[in-house]
Amino acid sequence: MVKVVAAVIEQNGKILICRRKNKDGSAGKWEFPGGKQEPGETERECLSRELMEELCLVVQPGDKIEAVRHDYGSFSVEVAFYRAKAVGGEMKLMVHADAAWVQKEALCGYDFLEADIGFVRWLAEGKR
Ligand SMILES: Nc1nc2c([nH]c(=O)n2[C@H]2C[C@H](O)[C@@H](COP(=O)(O)OP(=O)(O)OP(=O)(O)O)O2)c(=O)[nH]1
Ligand SMILES: [Mg+2]
Repeated sequence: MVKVVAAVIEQNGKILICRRKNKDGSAGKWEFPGGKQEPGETERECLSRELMEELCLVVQPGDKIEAVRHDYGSFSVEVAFYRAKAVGGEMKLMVHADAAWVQKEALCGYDFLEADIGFVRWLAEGKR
């Protein structure tokens, strides 16, 4: 089970999502920025490190919203979604093909990684 932490950053009613580069099985899919938890690291530490590495953003991790598990066949993941606040840095795409600030209701129009689909629907419905 690969443990992953991802950020839900909301600003002015919009949520930050990122599109993966065209490689491997997840080619071009949208996701929430974040990545794999390293040994000895808390989920929040992982979130802060990943957001700096991937987007050059300083974030303040907030509440854990939900953790979802998904089986991709050759591996399975547990993605922990955390609210986070961008408190510094200037966003720069270090690993993604694209990024977008999207209104909750419009999230479902983006092609997300499979593990995220249920969560995105939930967010879009404004239940959280
Ligand atoms: N970052 C992120 N990964 C997700 C999400 N949903 C989902 O299934 N994943 C999967 C895709 C990958 O198989 C795995 C972690 O992805 P990652 O590519 O971000 O990991 P990483 O940043 O540590 O990158 P790397 O060092 O492994 O290249 O979790 C999501 O919303 N955000
Ligand atoms: Mg990542």
